This record gives sequence, C-alpha cells and structure tokens, in this order.
Amino acid sequence: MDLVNHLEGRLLFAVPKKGRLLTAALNLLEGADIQFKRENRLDIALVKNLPIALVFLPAADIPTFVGEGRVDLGITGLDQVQEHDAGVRAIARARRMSNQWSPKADEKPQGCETVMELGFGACKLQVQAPAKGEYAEGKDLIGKNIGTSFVHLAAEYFARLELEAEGYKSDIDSALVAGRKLRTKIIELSGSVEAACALGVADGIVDLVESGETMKAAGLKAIDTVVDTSAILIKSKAPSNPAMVELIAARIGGVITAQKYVLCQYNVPRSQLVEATKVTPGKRAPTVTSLEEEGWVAVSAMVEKKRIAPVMDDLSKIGATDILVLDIHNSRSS
Ligand SMILES: Nc1ncnc2c1ncn2[C@@H]1O[C@H](COP(=O)(O)OP(=O)(O)OP(=O)(O)O)[C@@H](O)[C@H]1O
Ligand SMILES: O=P(O)(O)OC[C@H]1O[C@H](OP(=O)(O)OP(=O)(O)O)[C@H](O)[C@@H]1O
Repeated sequence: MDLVNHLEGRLLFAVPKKGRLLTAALNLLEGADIQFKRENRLDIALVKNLPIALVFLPAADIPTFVGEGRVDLGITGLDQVQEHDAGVRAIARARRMSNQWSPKADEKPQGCETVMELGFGACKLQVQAPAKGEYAEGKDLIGKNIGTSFVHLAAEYFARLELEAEGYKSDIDSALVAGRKLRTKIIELSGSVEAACALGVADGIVDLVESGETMKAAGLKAIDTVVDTSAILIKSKAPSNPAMVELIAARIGGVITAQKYVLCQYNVPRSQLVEATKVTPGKRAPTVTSLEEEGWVAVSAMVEKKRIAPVMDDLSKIGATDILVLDIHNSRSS
C-alpha cells in the first residue's frame, strides 16, 4: 500500500524511530490503545482504530517537524526541543543581522508546545571535562574546544559565560546569546562525544549523562548542567485536528497517571479517619465507605507508587488493617 497517499485526514504523530526513548514511547502508545502495525523498514504506520498516522523519526528531528506544523504531535526529549529552539533563535539572529528578516502575515505559527512530561528518559545535558584536568567550572572552558551534538545549546551556554566574563549580569536575555560570535570553539560531533577529550579533539564536552557510567569510563567529570531533561509530549501550535490532539493527550495522561500511582485500600476505625486521610489524601480526596462493623470505615485512595511502602507503615501505625495495594491499569481524571 502507498501509505503516503493514505495520510489525508489523519493526525500525524511523530515517535522516536530508535534509541533510548523508543521502547517507553511504544509502551505508552499501547497503553493508550493506539493500534498499528509497522511494516519492515517503513517509517509511517497507519493507526487501525483512530484517524492517526505514526511517523517514526530520529528524536532530534521531531521538534523540527512539529515546530513547523508538518506533524501535529510528537514524543521526544526536552533536550531536543531546547536544542531546536536554540537553533531557531540563532537563525533568527543571523537573519536580523543581515536584514533578511521579514515576517509574513499568513505564516503558520511556528514552534512546539509542551503538552505533558511523560515520566521516562530522564537524564542531564552536562558540561564535562577530564576528571584529572585543570577545568573545574564552565568558565574555565571559555576560549577552548568543546565537542557536542548539542551545538546550539552549547553555543548559548558559552555565550552566556563569555558575556558574564565581560561584566554582564547573570540573567542575560536569550536574544543576546543566540547566534553570538564566540571565543569558545563549538565542534559538532554526532556520537561517541565522550571520546573527544581523550583523543585530543576537545578540551571539554557537552553531552547527556544518565547513570554517569559513560562519563566515568571516559575519565570525565561533570562541571555544570545545561538542561535537566526527560521525555515530553509536544504539539504544534496549529494542529490539524485539535480535538484528536486532546483525545490522545487525555489517553496518554491516563496511562502515565496509572503508571505513577497505585490504589491503596484499607479498613480503619472511624476515630482514626482524620489521621488516615493525612496519610492517604488521594489525588483529590479518599473514597470513604461505611463498613457493616460499627465504628469502622473502608478507605480507598490513589498513592504514588514510590511512596507506598512508608504509607503502608504509617497506616499500620495508626491502626489500619487489611491494607491492600492494587495496580491501576489505566485512568482518566477528566
Ligand atoms: N542515557 C541517555 N543517553 C542519551 N539520551 C538519553 C539517555 N537517556 C535518555 N535519553 C533521551 O533520549 C533522547 C534520544 O537519544 P538517543 O541517543 O537514544 O537518540 P538516537 O536517535 O539514537 O540518537 P543518536 O543516533 O545520536 O544516538 C535524548 O535526546 C534524551 O532525551
Ligand atoms: O550516563 P550514561 O548512563 O552512561 O549514559 C550516557 C551516554 O549515553 C548516550 O550515548 P548513547 O549510548 O546513546 O550513544 P552515542 O554516544 O552514540 O550517542 C550519551 O551520549 C552518553 O554517551
């Protein structure tokens, strides 16, 4: 089937085609009941049960497609969105400087809007330098060679430091740093950035760190954080079908809530209900029902998964019994 000719009327949804975000993104789609079959080597898949087409793209390119309004929704890292935005600022500045900038009245609004954080893909974009070297802070690397795949964010980071070194205050306008001519040399690398210092290509790097293992193995230390990032759902500023965007966002939001919370049910003496409610306030409020036994109530409340063990300890302490913890398969709050 010629998929490209079957896209008419479908909302386009960009998903990372490989890498760190792929598996978690596919799990989210499954939880949201977005059913599709991806043919071998094809980067477009029609969704069977909704008027949507999935477009599999590199995480780094998704902000461009969404930001230009070519694709309505996307899953990517905040780092990638910020890198894209920094690139747009640099181009805008270059155009302004060369007097080529003329806004068109009929132009579609550009840029991505964050719909929600997705709760996976957490890592940090950090400035790193040799662990045994002389560089201890970002400003020590001014005028040096910096290897990175995040050239625009790295350039803005060093532009800020260079301006600060020249006496500017620390809350410098982003329009001033974007596309600024630098003393620091930003060297674009597309992967294995951590090798750049050991091989003499760079004095420092700007790269992602999750566990810190790669950085440690390469003899590097983190000296500053540029972006604290995780995966986000983004939408274009002028989506083709806003109602479908809302529907998908609500479904994905429900899956994320379900992944984050468990349902805690227990019995407690009514005299302890105020204390119990403090321990399990629920998302809005706990559900309280009377028990056949005089003076007792049954309580049910959503609790963050990561807090459930101490919550159970506290409930036991105040006299709760029959404490059950149930997984939530899916949820919807509005
Ligand atoms: N340990 C990690 N290292 C890199 N990225 C991570 C990590 N953990 C989460 N991410 C997120 O995953 C996104 C995609 O990175 P990843 O390296 O997997 O992409 P990719 O498309 O395979 O790119 P490349 O081919 O350049 O490696 C990053 O922008 C970041 O938001
Ligand atoms: O802190 P860690 O858990 O060790 O993860 C960080 C590493 O992971 C990423 O690289 P990736 O493995 O995606 O390969 P790449 O170097 O080719 O981008 C990133 O660029 C770091 O090198």
